[in-house]
Amino acid sequence: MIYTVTFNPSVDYVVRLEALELGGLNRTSDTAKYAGGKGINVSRILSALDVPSTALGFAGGFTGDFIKDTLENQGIQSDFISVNGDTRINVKLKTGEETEINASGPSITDADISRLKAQLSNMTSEDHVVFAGSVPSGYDHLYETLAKLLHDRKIEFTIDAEGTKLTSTLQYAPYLIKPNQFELEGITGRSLFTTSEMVDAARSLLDRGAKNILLTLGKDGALFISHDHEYFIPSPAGALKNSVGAGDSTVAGFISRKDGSISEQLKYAIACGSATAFSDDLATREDIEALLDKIEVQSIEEVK
Ligand SMILES: Nc1ncnc2c1ncn2[C@@H]1O[C@H](COP(=O)(O)OP(=O)(O)OP(=O)(O)O)[C@@H](O)[C@H]1O
Ligand SMILES: O=P(O)(O)OC[C@@]1(O)O[C@H](CO)[C@@H](O)[C@@H]1O
Repeated sequence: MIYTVTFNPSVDYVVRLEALELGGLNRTSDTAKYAGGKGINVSRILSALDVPSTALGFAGGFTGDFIKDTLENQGIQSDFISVNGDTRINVKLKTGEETEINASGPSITDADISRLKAQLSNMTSEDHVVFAGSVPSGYDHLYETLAKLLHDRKIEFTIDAEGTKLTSTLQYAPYLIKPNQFELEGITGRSLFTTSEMVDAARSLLDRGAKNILLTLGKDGALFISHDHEYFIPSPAGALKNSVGAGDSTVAGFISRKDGSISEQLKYAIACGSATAFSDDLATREDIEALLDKIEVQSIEEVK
């Protein structure tokens, strides 16, 4: 079973309006609410591809209930730990450009974490865990602690997180990490201008323990680096409608074909990411399948 862990889920409140007038009364042209948070988005794309997963994490209050009910209605299994505060509401303003306001989310306690650890301890080496997103304040070390727990039990994990939350887990050999260029520059402490510089920076994370690195580059596609393969996968052309969840969709696509060839994994990764970028919400199966044939996995030598 694939488990996704979202420490800090969100109700994503998408607000569309012609233009935002700061300091004035603005009226929307359209609004929508989605069960969000990075791990939950991964579960939603997996479900679109008929790959079962169970969504784990912390949820509380009326917003937490919304997330649980929405996932249940979409046929996605979940087993959230109930916390005291309300799960956050993240505002996604669409005014021609995208502006995001992400809340910090409710506090969690050591008891909540013990319950999550108990869930992870029941998993086996047949399982795969996807950790994604921000961590409630005061628990920055959580990814490292849980990565160690999984590594000790020989359970593979993927992690999509920023800065030291990500780098502290490299020693436990994550199956997949998916930084974007900005995040990779933050980790390596230098600006990356050329493909060679990006490849070298990604290789340094392989040396630190990561098994597979998918460096996503938005409309430009992605670079894939592992000990055995190095590829560039351009994004298909299309009109950007929504970048919220594009990265999560990329992770889901890669994991969804975990038993397939690397080329198939990469095609699904980019098809899922780009299909979400071209949709109002996360991509559907039809959106994803329509892009698969347009994606070409290229040798990095061709683009250096
Ligand atoms: N404008 C675009 N056109 C085509 N594909 C896109 C576009 N933007 C994103 N994508 C697809 O989504 C993937 C992930 O995008 P990106 O590199 O922006 O990830 P990210 O920074 O993690 O995104 P986010 O945090 O917004 O989810 C890209 O590799 C690409 O396949
Ligand atoms: O605040 P975090 O946890 O970093 O990101 C949360 C979030 O922006 O990520 C998802 C898109 O990737 C959204 O569904 C959600 O609102």
